[in-house]
Amino acid sequence: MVKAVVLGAAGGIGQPLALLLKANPLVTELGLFDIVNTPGVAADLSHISTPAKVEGYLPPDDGLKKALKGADIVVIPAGVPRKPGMTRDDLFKINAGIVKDLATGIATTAPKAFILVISNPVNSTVPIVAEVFKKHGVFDPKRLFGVTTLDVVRASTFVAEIIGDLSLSKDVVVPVVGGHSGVTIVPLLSQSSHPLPSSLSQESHAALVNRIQFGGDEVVKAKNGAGSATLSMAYAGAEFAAKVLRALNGEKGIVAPSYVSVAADASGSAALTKELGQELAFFSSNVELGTEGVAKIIPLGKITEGEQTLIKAALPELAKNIETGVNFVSEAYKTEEPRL
Ligand SMILES: NC(=O)C1=CN([C@@H]2O[C@H](COP(=O)(O)OP(=O)(O)OC[C@H]3O[C@@H](n4cnc5c(N)ncnc54)[C@H](O)[C@@H]3O)[C@@H](O)[C@H]2O)C=CC1
Ligand SMILES: O=C([O-])CC(=O)C(=O)O
Repeated sequence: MVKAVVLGAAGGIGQPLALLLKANPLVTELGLFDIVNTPGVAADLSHISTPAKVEGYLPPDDGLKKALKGADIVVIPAGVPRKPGMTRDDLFKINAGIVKDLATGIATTAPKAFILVISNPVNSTVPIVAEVFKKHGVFDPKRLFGVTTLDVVRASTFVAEIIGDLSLSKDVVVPVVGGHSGVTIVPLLSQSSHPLPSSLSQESHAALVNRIQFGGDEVVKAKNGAGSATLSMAYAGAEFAAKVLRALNGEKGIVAPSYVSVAADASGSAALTKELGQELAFFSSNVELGTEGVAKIIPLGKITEGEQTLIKAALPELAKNIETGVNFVSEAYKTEEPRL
């Protein structure tokens, strides 16, 4: 029996993500929470002939707690998306508070659940969840994940496009490390399961890296004020959630990149720190998943000089983003006691 919960379930990502989770046979219960429209979304999904029992909740009458009760996995796509001209960091002002409140609900109601954070800026919202959990004395770094899968999905698609065979895109695996915004997104193209054509010029290689780093902007621009990636994000979020669910179900050797606390695996983090030349509290790297969450943080492995340069550019930005998240929670708790 597995209960999955989506917080922000009526949104552009939340609805298709809830649909894909409803279609996942490993999910037996699906809790949907949002500040609007969840009863309708839940009624609609509940007619689909798959095992999950679906319930929708709104804030009145402890809706958040009811949605979270008994949760094994909680996915968070709640919050505002970008409009053209905005960076992901511009979302912090609104989304930090939303994520903090939802994290408080999880810490008090389902502290053992795996938490998958989609809300931007991921580089900062994941540290926010960690800090809230620490304040409540329930933080387990193995169970907290920033969802960076869309960067991986984009890298697979764009590499397959360059190879000239989109049918390969499902099989192309490119580790994407660092974080989830602009220069912090570092694709390790040299480790692609399908090598790039040797005829690819340096300019085209650089353009590919840039497209993976700024793929989100492409969608924001095309949507022209109507938001950011929702459908590809729902696909990516469901892919990552499916891997977490398979690992929870006992399947071994499942690996996926994710933005995690380095405290999740001491030896993996020591290796990472050595590779990066700097200690960071959170970093996205390939992670092996197990029944308890992060089983192992896998070191970066052999990378090129160009990739080293990209990582160097990512580190200061990441460090700043992490600090912003941590500071937000400590400031908030100066004026409020954790609700235990
Ligand atoms: N990690 C990633 O790769 C990606 C992250 N995102 C981020 O995901 C977030 C959501 O994006 P969209 O679904 O497009 O936005 P949206 O505006 O369509 O949906 C957000 C939903 O969150 C709900 N919400 C707001 N406050 C809430 C609260 N306190 N509790 C529960 N629900 C609440 C809203 O009512 C709305 O239904 C944004 O922050 C966006 O930047 C988007 C794409 C990719
Ligand atoms: O670009 C955005 O704001 C949404 C996002 O994170 C992405 O599409 O990667």
